[in-house]
Amino acid sequence: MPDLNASADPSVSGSTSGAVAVPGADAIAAIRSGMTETPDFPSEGILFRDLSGLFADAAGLRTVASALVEGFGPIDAVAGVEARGFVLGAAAAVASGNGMLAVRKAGKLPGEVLNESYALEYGSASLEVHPSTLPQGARVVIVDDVLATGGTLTATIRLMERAGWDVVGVAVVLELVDLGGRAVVEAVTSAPVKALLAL
Ligand SMILES: O=P(O)(O)OC[C@H]1O[C@H](OP(=O)(O)OP(=O)(O)O)[C@H](O)[C@@H]1O
Ligand SMILES: Nc1ncnc2[nH]cnc12
Repeated sequence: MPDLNASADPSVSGSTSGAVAVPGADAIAAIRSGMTETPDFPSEGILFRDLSGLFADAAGLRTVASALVEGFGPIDAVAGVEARGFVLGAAAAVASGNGMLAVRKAGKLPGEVLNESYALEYGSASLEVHPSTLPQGARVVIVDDVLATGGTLTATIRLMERAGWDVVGVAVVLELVDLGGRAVVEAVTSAPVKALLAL
Protein backbone atom coordinates (compact mmCIF):
# COMPACT_ATOMS: atom_id res chain seq x y z
CA MET A 1 0.00 0.00 0.00
CA PRO A 2 1.42 3.44 -0.90
CA ASP A 3 2.29 5.91 1.87
CA LEU A 4 -0.47 8.45 1.34
CA ASN A 5 1.09 10.87 3.79
CA ALA A 6 4.40 11.01 1.94
CA SER A 7 5.06 14.21 -0.01
CA ALA A 8 7.81 15.82 -2.01
CA ASP A 9 6.92 19.15 -0.38
CA PRO A 10 8.30 19.33 3.19
CA SER A 11 5.67 21.91 4.14
CA VAL A 12 3.00 19.25 3.69
CA SER A 13 4.71 16.70 5.92
CA GLY A 14 2.69 16.07 9.06
CA SER A 15 -0.22 18.17 7.83
CA THR A 16 -2.51 15.22 7.17
CA SER A 17 -3.77 12.39 9.31
CA GLY A 18 -5.47 9.17 8.29
CA ALA A 19 -5.45 7.69 4.82
CA VAL A 20 -6.17 10.84 2.85
CA ALA A 21 -4.31 11.76 -0.33
CA VAL A 22 -1.76 14.56 -0.14
CA PRO A 23 -1.85 17.42 -2.65
CA GLY A 24 0.31 17.57 -5.73
CA ALA A 25 2.93 20.23 -6.45
CA ASP A 26 0.45 22.07 -8.70
CA ALA A 27 -2.00 22.56 -5.84
CA ILE A 28 0.75 23.79 -3.50
CA ALA A 29 2.03 26.20 -6.16
CA ALA A 30 -1.48 27.58 -6.74
CA ILE A 31 -1.98 28.14 -3.01
CA ARG A 32 1.37 29.87 -2.54
CA SER A 33 0.87 32.18 -5.53
CA GLY A 34 -2.77 32.95 -4.60
CA MET A 35 -2.14 33.77 -0.93
CA THR A 36 -1.31 37.08 0.74
CA GLU A 37 -0.08 37.58 4.31
CA THR A 38 -1.01 40.84 6.03
CA PRO A 39 0.29 41.75 9.50
CA ASP A 40 -2.02 43.31 12.11
CA PHE A 41 -5.28 42.54 10.27
CA PRO A 42 -8.09 42.55 11.32
CA SER A 43 -6.48 43.43 14.65
CA GLU A 44 -3.00 43.93 16.04
CA GLY A 45 -0.90 40.78 16.34
CA ILE A 46 -2.83 38.76 13.73
CA LEU A 47 -1.00 37.70 10.56
CA PHE A 48 -3.93 37.42 8.17
CA ARG A 49 -3.78 34.87 5.33
CA ASP A 50 -6.09 35.74 2.45
CA LEU A 51 -6.78 33.45 -0.51
CA SER A 52 -8.65 35.88 -2.79
CA GLY A 53 -5.95 35.42 -5.44
CA LEU A 54 -6.52 31.66 -5.43
CA PHE A 55 -10.29 32.13 -5.65
CA ALA A 56 -9.76 34.27 -8.79
CA ASP A 57 -7.37 31.76 -10.43
CA ALA A 58 -9.53 29.41 -12.54
CA ALA A 59 -6.99 26.62 -12.93
CA GLY A 60 -5.67 26.98 -9.38
CA LEU A 61 -9.15 26.91 -7.85
CA ARG A 62 -10.04 23.78 -9.81
CA THR A 63 -6.84 22.03 -8.76
CA VAL A 64 -7.20 22.96 -5.09
CA ALA A 65 -10.92 22.08 -5.01
CA SER A 66 -10.16 18.57 -6.30
CA ALA A 67 -7.28 18.14 -3.85
CA LEU A 68 -9.53 19.11 -0.92
CA VAL A 69 -12.06 16.30 -1.48
CA GLU A 70 -9.66 13.66 -2.79
CA GLY A 71 -9.14 10.51 -0.73
CA PHE A 72 -12.16 10.52 1.59
CA GLY A 73 -14.09 7.80 -0.24
CA PRO A 74 -17.74 8.09 -1.22
CA ILE A 75 -19.53 11.16 0.10
CA ASP A 76 -23.01 12.65 -0.23
CA ALA A 77 -22.25 16.35 0.24
CA VAL A 78 -19.54 18.92 0.90
CA ALA A 79 -20.21 21.32 3.79
CA GLY A 80 -18.78 24.81 3.18
CA VAL A 81 -18.41 27.26 6.07
CA GLU A 82 -19.47 30.89 5.49
CA ALA A 83 -17.93 32.90 3.95
CA ARG A 84 -14.57 31.85 2.52
CA GLY A 85 -15.50 28.19 2.88
CA PHE A 86 -18.41 28.78 0.48
CA VAL A 87 -16.03 29.46 -2.41
CA LEU A 88 -13.92 26.37 -1.77
CA GLY A 89 -16.85 24.22 -0.67
CA ALA A 90 -18.89 24.92 -3.79
CA ALA A 91 -15.90 24.28 -6.06
CA ALA A 92 -15.08 21.05 -4.16
CA ALA A 93 -18.72 19.97 -4.35
CA VAL A 94 -18.80 20.41 -8.12
CA ALA A 95 -15.40 18.70 -8.48
CA SER A 96 -16.66 15.65 -6.57
CA GLY A 97 -20.11 15.51 -8.20
CA ASN A 98 -21.95 16.58 -5.06
CA GLY A 99 -24.02 19.47 -3.77
CA MET A 100 -22.86 21.88 -1.08
CA LEU A 101 -24.36 22.27 2.37
CA ALA A 102 -24.11 25.94 3.33
CA VAL A 103 -23.06 26.31 6.97
CA ARG A 104 -24.29 29.85 7.64
CA LYS A 105 -23.28 32.56 10.07
CA ALA A 106 -26.05 33.09 12.66
CA GLY A 107 -29.20 34.98 11.70
CA LYS A 108 -29.10 34.29 7.96
CA LEU A 109 -31.34 31.21 7.78
CA PRO A 110 -35.13 31.37 8.27
CA GLY A 111 -37.08 28.83 10.32
CA GLU A 112 -35.85 26.39 12.92
CA VAL A 113 -32.08 26.00 12.91
CA LEU A 114 -29.34 24.30 14.90
CA ASN A 115 -26.82 26.80 16.33
CA GLU A 116 -23.27 26.48 17.68
CA SER A 117 -21.21 29.36 19.09
CA TYR A 118 -17.41 29.40 19.11
CA ALA A 119 -14.33 31.59 19.57
CA LEU A 120 -12.01 32.69 16.75
CA GLU A 121 -8.42 33.98 16.69
CA TYR A 122 -9.95 37.47 16.48
CA GLY A 123 -13.44 37.29 17.98
CA SER A 124 -16.43 35.03 18.35
CA ALA A 125 -19.29 33.89 16.11
CA SER A 126 -22.13 31.40 15.71
CA LEU A 127 -22.92 29.02 12.87
CA GLU A 128 -26.28 27.56 11.85
CA VAL A 129 -27.77 24.86 9.61
CA HIS A 130 -31.24 23.53 8.86
CA PRO A 131 -31.31 19.90 10.02
CA SER A 132 -33.63 18.98 7.14
CA THR A 133 -31.19 20.01 4.38
CA LEU A 134 -29.64 16.51 4.06
CA PRO A 135 -31.01 13.05 4.93
CA GLN A 136 -29.99 11.38 8.18
CA GLY A 137 -26.69 9.54 7.83
CA ALA A 138 -25.47 11.65 4.90
CA ARG A 139 -21.69 11.39 4.51
CA VAL A 140 -20.20 14.88 4.59
CA VAL A 141 -16.74 16.37 4.08
CA ILE A 142 -16.35 19.78 5.73
CA VAL A 143 -14.32 22.33 3.73
CA ASP A 144 -12.91 25.68 4.84
CA ASP A 145 -9.99 27.94 3.91
CA VAL A 146 -8.06 28.14 7.20
CA LEU A 147 -7.65 25.99 10.32
CA ALA A 148 -6.43 28.36 13.05
CA THR A 149 -7.65 27.75 16.63
CA GLY A 150 -10.09 25.09 15.44
CA GLY A 151 -13.18 26.80 16.86
CA THR A 152 -14.96 27.11 13.53
CA LEU A 153 -14.44 23.49 12.50
CA THR A 154 -15.30 22.17 15.97
CA ALA A 155 -18.60 24.06 15.91
CA THR A 156 -19.28 22.80 12.38
CA ILE A 157 -18.60 19.18 13.36
CA ARG A 158 -21.00 19.56 16.31
CA LEU A 159 -23.68 20.94 14.00
CA MET A 160 -23.26 18.01 11.58
CA GLU A 161 -23.52 15.49 14.40
CA ARG A 162 -26.57 17.18 15.95
CA ALA A 163 -28.24 17.11 12.53
CA GLY A 164 -27.54 13.37 12.18
CA TRP A 165 -24.94 13.64 9.42
CA ASP A 166 -21.75 11.59 9.31
CA VAL A 167 -18.53 13.65 9.10
CA VAL A 168 -16.16 11.49 7.02
CA GLY A 169 -13.48 14.14 6.56
CA VAL A 170 -12.37 17.70 7.22
CA ALA A 171 -10.30 19.57 4.63
CA VAL A 172 -8.71 23.03 4.68
CA VAL A 173 -6.31 24.82 2.38
CA LEU A 174 -4.14 26.30 5.18
CA GLU A 175 -3.34 25.06 8.67
CA LEU A 176 -1.77 27.63 11.00
CA VAL A 177 0.18 25.13 13.04
CA ASP A 178 1.25 27.37 15.93
CA LEU A 179 -2.38 28.00 16.85
CA GLY A 180 -2.91 24.32 17.66
CA GLY A 181 -6.30 23.90 16.01
CA ARG A 182 -5.65 20.41 14.68
CA ALA A 183 -5.62 18.86 18.16
CA VAL A 184 -8.81 20.74 19.04
CA VAL A 185 -10.58 19.39 15.95
CA GLU A 186 -9.20 15.88 16.30
CA ALA A 187 -10.52 15.80 19.87
CA VAL A 188 -14.09 15.99 18.56
CA THR A 189 -13.91 13.74 15.49
CA SER A 190 -12.26 10.53 14.41
CA ALA A 191 -12.53 11.64 10.76
CA PRO A 192 -9.24 12.52 9.02
CA VAL A 193 -8.28 16.19 9.04
CA LYS A 194 -6.46 17.21 5.86
CA ALA A 195 -4.57 20.47 5.34
CA LEU A 196 -3.14 21.09 1.89
CA LEU A 197 -0.46 23.44 3.25
CA ALA A 198 0.78 23.77 6.84
CA LEU A 199 2.29 27.15 7.81
O1 LIG B 1 -9.82 27.91 13.33
P1 LIG B 1 -10.49 29.21 13.69
O2 LIG B 1 -9.76 29.97 14.74
O3 LIG B 1 -11.92 29.01 13.99
O4 LIG B 1 -10.39 30.15 12.43
C1 LIG B 1 -10.67 29.75 11.12
C2 LIG B 1 -11.82 30.51 10.55
O5 LIG B 1 -11.52 31.91 10.53
C3 LIG B 1 -11.96 32.46 9.30
O6 LIG B 1 -13.32 32.72 9.33
P2 LIG B 1 -14.04 34.12 9.62
O7 LIG B 1 -15.03 33.86 10.70
O8 LIG B 1 -13.05 35.19 9.79
O9 LIG B 1 -14.97 34.29 8.38
P3 LIG B 1 -15.07 34.70 6.87
O10 LIG B 1 -14.85 33.42 6.10
O11 LIG B 1 -16.46 35.15 6.83
O12 LIG B 1 -14.04 35.74 6.51
C4 LIG B 1 -11.66 31.34 8.34
O13 LIG B 1 -12.39 31.50 7.13
C5 LIG B 1 -12.07 30.11 9.10
O14 LIG B 1 -13.45 29.80 8.94
N1 LIG C 1 -4.60 34.38 10.69
C1 LIG C 1 -5.68 34.13 9.95
N2 LIG C 1 -5.69 34.42 8.64
C2 LIG C 1 -6.81 34.15 7.92
N3 LIG C 1 -7.92 33.61 8.42
C3 LIG C 1 -7.93 33.32 9.72
N4 LIG C 1 -8.87 32.77 10.48
C4 LIG C 1 -8.40 32.70 11.74
N5 LIG C 1 -7.15 33.17 11.80
C5 LIG C 1 -6.84 33.56 10.53
